[in-house]
Amino acid sequence: MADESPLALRCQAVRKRFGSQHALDGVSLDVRRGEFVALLGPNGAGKTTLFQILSGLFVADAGQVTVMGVDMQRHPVRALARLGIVFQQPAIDLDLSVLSNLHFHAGLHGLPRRIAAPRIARLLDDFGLSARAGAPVRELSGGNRRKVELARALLHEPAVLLMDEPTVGLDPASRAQIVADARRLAAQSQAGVLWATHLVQEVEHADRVIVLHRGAVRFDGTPAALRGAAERDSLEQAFLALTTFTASPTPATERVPA
Ligand SMILES: Nc1ncnc2c1ncn2[C@@H]1O[C@H](COP(=O)(O)OP(=O)(O)OP(=O)(O)O)[C@@H](O)[C@H]1O
Repeated sequence: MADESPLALRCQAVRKRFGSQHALDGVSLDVRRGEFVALLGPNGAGKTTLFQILSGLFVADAGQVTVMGVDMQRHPVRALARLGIVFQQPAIDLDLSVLSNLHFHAGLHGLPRRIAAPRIARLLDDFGLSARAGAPVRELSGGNRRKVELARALLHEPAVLLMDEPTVGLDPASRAQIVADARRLAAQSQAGVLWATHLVQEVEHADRVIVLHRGAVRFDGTPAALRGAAERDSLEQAFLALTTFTASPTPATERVPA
């Protein structure tokens, strides 16, 4: 991944607390266009809170989020227009057909039908779902439902794709398929992807891994650099080494160039 690709998403010194609990304690990260970045953190690390701030659902107590240089807090409509989001909880109408769900979403983004229809046809083809276009989403497998959500998130050709643990509840083969599809389609459209997960096997082929633990970035670099930094042979061991200690509440972030 070229370091010169335009910056798609920038998150600087973002803080968020719930009462006395620091959910995010000064998180900074960048995602470039065409880059597939895994945000890896154990339960409670702050991934969902960060995604809620990145997608404009929560306002941070401090810090700044920009999408293609547009400030999320000052210009939310413009910033959100460049974002595609797949939430952790499925958010799709089960009784509508695949096609109707996608056309409904295109309408929300103000896409005229003459532009939306060929894009939808192409995305359904890309995901191998053309034959199911008329089927109610309820009849689809969990993996295919997630593909519809991913297609929906890509419809308005976002610069950034946020995916919050999108493989929760899927079997290993469907999980691997969704990771591969998201990677391929994001590369095709040059969207920067931020993929939150707590599953180490999903980050193996990421361009970069950001390890979040207790609301702070503990590591930002390639999967190989993560193994090296933690002096462990496997990513799983490296992740555990970075996230199971209980020392200082704000250890220094390890930044390793890609
Ligand atoms: N609305 C809330 N009120 C109070 N505390 C919250 C709230 N949302 C999150 N937290 C706390 O903030 C911390 C970060 O939670 P968050 O859900 O962002 O983590 P996560 O990495 O997404 O975890 P998981 O993988 O379990 O979804 C946790 O300690 C959580 O209990």
